[in-house]
Amino acid sequence: MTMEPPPRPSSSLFDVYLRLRPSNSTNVRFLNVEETEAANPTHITIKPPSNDNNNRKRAVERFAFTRVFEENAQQLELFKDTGAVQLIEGVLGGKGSHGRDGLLATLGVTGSGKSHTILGTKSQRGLMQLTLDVLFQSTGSQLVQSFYGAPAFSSLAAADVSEAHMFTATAYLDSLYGDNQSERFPSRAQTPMPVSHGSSISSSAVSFKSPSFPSVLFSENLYPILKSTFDPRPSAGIHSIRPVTGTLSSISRSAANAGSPEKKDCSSFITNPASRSKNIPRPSALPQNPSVHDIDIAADPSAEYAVVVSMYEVYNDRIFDLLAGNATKNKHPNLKRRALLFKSTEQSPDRKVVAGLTKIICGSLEEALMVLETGLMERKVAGTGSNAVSSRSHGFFCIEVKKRNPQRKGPWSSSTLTIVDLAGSERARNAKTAGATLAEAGKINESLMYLGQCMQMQSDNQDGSKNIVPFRQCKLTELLFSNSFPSTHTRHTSYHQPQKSLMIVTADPKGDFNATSQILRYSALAREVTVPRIPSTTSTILSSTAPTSTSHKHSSSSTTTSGRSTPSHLLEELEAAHASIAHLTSEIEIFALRLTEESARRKAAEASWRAAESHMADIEAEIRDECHVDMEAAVAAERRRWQAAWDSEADNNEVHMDKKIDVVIQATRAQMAAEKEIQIFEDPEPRVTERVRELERENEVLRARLERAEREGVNRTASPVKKMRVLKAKRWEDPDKTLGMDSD
Ligand SMILES: Nc1ncnc2c1ncn2[C@@H]1O[C@H](COP(=O)(O)OP(=O)(O)OP(=O)(O)O)[C@@H](O)[C@H]1O
Repeated sequence: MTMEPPPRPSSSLFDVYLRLRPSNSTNVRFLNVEETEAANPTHITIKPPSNDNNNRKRAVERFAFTRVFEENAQQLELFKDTGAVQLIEGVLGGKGSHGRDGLLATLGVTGSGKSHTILGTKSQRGLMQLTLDVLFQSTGSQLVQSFYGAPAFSSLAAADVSEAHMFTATAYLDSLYGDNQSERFPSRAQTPMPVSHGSSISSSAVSFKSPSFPSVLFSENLYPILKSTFDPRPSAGIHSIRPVTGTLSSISRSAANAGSPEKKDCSSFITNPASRSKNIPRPSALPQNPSVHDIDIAADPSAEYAVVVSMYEVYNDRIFDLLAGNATKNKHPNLKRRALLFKSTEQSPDRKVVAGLTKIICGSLEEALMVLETGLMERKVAGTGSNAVSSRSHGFFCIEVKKRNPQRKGPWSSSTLTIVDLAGSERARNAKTAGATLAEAGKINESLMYLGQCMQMQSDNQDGSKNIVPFRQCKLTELLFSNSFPSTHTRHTSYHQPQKSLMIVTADPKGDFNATSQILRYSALAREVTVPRIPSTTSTILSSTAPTSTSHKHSSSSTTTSGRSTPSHLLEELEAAHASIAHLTSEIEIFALRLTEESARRKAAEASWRAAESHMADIEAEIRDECHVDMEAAVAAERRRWQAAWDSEADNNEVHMDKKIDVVIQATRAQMAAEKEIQIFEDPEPRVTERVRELERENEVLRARLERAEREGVNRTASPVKKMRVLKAKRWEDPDKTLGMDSD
């Protein structure tokens, strides 16, 4: 054999394994494992199916992997022989040394067995469960406790640099399932926690205290569930937390799966859809095989460990927490999932972290498995035409191993084992996708294409090239590669280079040739191409048009399948042309998907525009009606006001008029009275007349007297004429006086 699996340079980020699945398909097998004298196969060849006209002229391709696992390979074999055990060992860290981050990922076409490998089946555990088992088995008695208010809780929460919402598994599981599953776990002393830990936690955490419910920090999302599940009866205690069965169970994928006849069991254990409407399965109901009792990893005997589990998914290029308790969706249908950021935080300026995740401190394998099941139920899965039980998101399962000296109780060091179940790539024309699912497929294929580019570039760099790996193109590659290429200003004291990652590529030897060959091309450690004889005109065209800049990892060969010798430069150009065509085809597919997606979006936008317009018209009519009603009310009110003013004016006028009339009456009366008085004053006229008569009579008397006196005077010699003049003068000078005198 001319091509050997390359030695593993320390700069390479991945060991790449290929796992073949037993195929159900009736298609012709296009992938064959090369026989080898070595213990394990490392090479495969793929040959385009002869019935595929498009591939009639395609070369036979040969790929090298770290190791190829054939169809009969069992989960445990994979676990032991892929280096997963060494990866766990590295995460735990040796005596007195820090652990180092590790990554284990599965990559493959949809339906090729990625989830099967990571999560297992009803009867066989997957790499995830085996990893957890080994981890808990190895740390055993050195693990911190995880009951309500465990003593290490506050220091662990304080040591977290990712603004996480941290819970102990007992508090978390009881709050979600409320069926006292915590009773199943060692009921260690139920010491209530001191309440002072709040300061060290994210400000969005809420401290929930009750005499019967030990103080625990709850995230904003979980708080409502916890609150609703907590029975406030004084005697209730933690065992009276009401069951919220079905809340979590209905999380789920049900919405995303609508319309799909058969849904994916993203959890290997939840195979009966009906069981999803109940609580997650008890750990005892989960598969126990294969056993890992013979795997012995030496943990640091001088350390105390804590295992913290978190889970998230990358869906449509956004990160969503899988443990945030969105199970409450049914109760709160408007509760939208909030995307999280992958960023550097205040406490973690050197490296990026997914900020704001829910993290669960697990004290036992059972707890960890239940937490895992909870997250898996949340994972968004939708059926597609290609695989009715397909993962439509990239699932990230993170196991943080915290370590510290138990005597000194110093700071916790942390290393994370991340297990990634990547969503399956698929050919757009194969996937009978539509609408949102089509958009998902576009995003998945796009992110996988970027992943392929990054892997290829990284692999090329091992040959001495200095390509910059373009990992910032999408969230998936950012998450996978950011911390593998620490920035130059990273402080070495706080940064530990991650371990070499494990990539398990899964493939169906009778599956989709094009999709599989594309994945193999960018994931294999080495590749070579042998081309069939092609007509000279075509070769001329190809040699004149093939780009020469495309870089590929392969060793050159001048052997064709027909056995003829072909000039090696032509072979290289042909190979470059093939690679370029494959690359362009995948890009065209992505663009076609994007176009369809954009067209669907445009249609949706137009529909929503029309809906908005008609809604606006409705609103306008409503507003008009309201305005009309308001206006009428205002006019009526104004009319009433005006009428009231008018009435009051009229009243005032009346009053005024009455007053005037009164005045007139009074004046008239007064006048009349005055006139009366004048009359009274004039009344005496008869009396005056009478008086005058009296006076005349008196006058007559007096005159008579006078005459008498005169007569008497004459008799006594006095002039009578003179006396008459004196009397007359008196009478006309002062008649009143005269009268008064007289009246007196
Ligand atoms: N090695 C295997 N042995 C037996 N059955 C397998 C194997 N690999 C996969 N299968 C079966 O094939 C089906 C599809 O596998 P799986 O769901 O793991 O695919 P996948 O790659 O995760 O797909 P997707 O990306 O769409 O989620 C499942 O029923 C699974 O049990």
